[in-house]
Amino acid sequence: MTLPNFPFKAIQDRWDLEMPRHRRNADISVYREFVARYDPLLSTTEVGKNNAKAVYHRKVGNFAYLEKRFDDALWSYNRSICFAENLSEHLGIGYANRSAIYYDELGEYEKEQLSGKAAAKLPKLLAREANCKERLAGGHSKGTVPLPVVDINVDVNPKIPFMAKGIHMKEFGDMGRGLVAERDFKTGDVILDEKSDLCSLSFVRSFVECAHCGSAFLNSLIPCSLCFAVMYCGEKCREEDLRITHRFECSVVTKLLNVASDNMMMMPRLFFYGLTAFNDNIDQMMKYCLPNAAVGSNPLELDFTHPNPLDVFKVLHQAKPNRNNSNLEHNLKLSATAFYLVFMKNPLVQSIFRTEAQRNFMLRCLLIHGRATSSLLLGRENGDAGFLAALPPVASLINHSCDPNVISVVNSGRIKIIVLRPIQKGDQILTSYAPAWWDEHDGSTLDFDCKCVVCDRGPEGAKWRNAREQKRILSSEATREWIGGGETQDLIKFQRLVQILARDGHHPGKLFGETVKIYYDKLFDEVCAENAKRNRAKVQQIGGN
Ligand SMILES: C[S@@+](CC[C@H](N)C(=O)[O-])C[C@H]1O[C@@H](n2cnc3c(N)ncnc32)[C@H](O)[C@@H]1O
Repeated sequence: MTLPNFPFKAIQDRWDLEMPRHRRNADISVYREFVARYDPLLSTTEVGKNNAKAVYHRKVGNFAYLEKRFDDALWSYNRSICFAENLSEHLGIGYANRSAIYYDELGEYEKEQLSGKAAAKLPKLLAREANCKERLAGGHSKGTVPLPVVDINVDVNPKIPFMAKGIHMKEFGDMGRGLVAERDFKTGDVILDEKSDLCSLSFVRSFVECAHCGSAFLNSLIPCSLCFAVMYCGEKCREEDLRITHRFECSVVTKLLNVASDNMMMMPRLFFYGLTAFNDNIDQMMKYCLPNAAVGSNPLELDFTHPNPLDVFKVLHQAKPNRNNSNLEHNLKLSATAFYLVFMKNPLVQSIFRTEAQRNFMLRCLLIHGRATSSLLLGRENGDAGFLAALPPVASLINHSCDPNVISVVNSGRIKIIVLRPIQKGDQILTSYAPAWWDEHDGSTLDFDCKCVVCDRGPEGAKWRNAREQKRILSSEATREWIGGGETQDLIKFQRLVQILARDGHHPGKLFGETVKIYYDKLFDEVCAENAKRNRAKVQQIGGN
């Protein structure tokens, strides 16, 4: 289902064929000259709304529907809705087919209402909408009230209302900036619940989540009215995204899909987020950005009770990634150049970046933002399911450890941080970006050299491994019996178990690892369920009145 990134891949291959290895150290202007020679590869003709394509995707959806593959059917109906020309009957039919799945098959009455409202009020849909209201009134909703069990449950910082009081930022040598606890926290404490201003989706996920806020809407989305590639959870997100970043993307979206490899789209998204925050005043943006790039910043100094996009942009722009990965740097230079050349085909971008100095600035700033976003973004690749990346200024300060003391759940554009094992005053708050030690992980999936205690080859690491060997090992049967076979639905029970195990010295032993694995999965499901209810409530607000 992914759109292949052939042109970008072809440019990467040509670089490898034509350029000697040491040219990877060249300035980005050399990259610009090189990639510009292959400009025809970047100049794919834009694909617009097209009813024939809408019909094709609807048929694919109908086929999946008959086979009861409802998620696949919804995905294809959404592609059909995106391709359908404005005000055409195909738009209405796409919504009608989608709403049938919600009403007849999934019992998602709030979501049917939004589809019904967005459709061209076909008589069939009017009747279905009335039935939905009746079903909702009769108590058939799947739920719109988030579960309180994973809500923030400690005192909050008055200036950062989504973060616990008693957390500060500190420099941690090789790891760079990180968060440190200034008080004790216990297992199950929810210490951060941050919504990201900036999200970026892979093409596959564009028909599942809102391109602006990242909400997972189980496909209850409305399309961009101009292009075929993005959808939104409602009019507000559609307008905001167009105002902030999508106005730069919309007319070159086909070309962008051809060059946006992995989660690189966050690079231009941050750049244009900044340009909008500077009211498109390129001279002011240049004056600020050039001397302040990667000088270091502390997002905890911002007042998030009145968040200001310009301040948010500045702390992200100033972030100082501390990585030394030459392969990544090479790909960032190629990506920044390809993005630059594609965006320069957009008349709006041309009208803002008129002089050579301004265009040069854009190219270099894209690279700066590529370095920052590739280090800071949360929510990594998820195989065939694509990915949603978020850039929350506070949560992205949390460093990695293969022996984490918190769990991060990134879902629906929100990041929750929940304490996994007791944290004491002075401890660094550490999450795991990759599978942790209990998954027999060797750190190889990380794109930096991990400096955590598990990966440490010196005395600290040896002490940690020794402690692990010393723990009492229980047979799997005994473990399963102890934790109730892993079938219990009680999240609180797992929190208590994990806390007791850590307190009684079972961490980092096998029993602790096995319990934590189940706790982690359970917690993840609970947070997703909570977000689904929140999203359903939002749909009800938009579509049900
Ligand atoms: C999400 S950011 C965390 C904040 C970052 N330390 C900063 O100063 O902006 C992730 C980056 O932090 C660094 N980092 C995080 N955990 C690390 C670890 N265990 N060992 C080495 N570097 C780490 C890496 O450079 C990584 O790309």
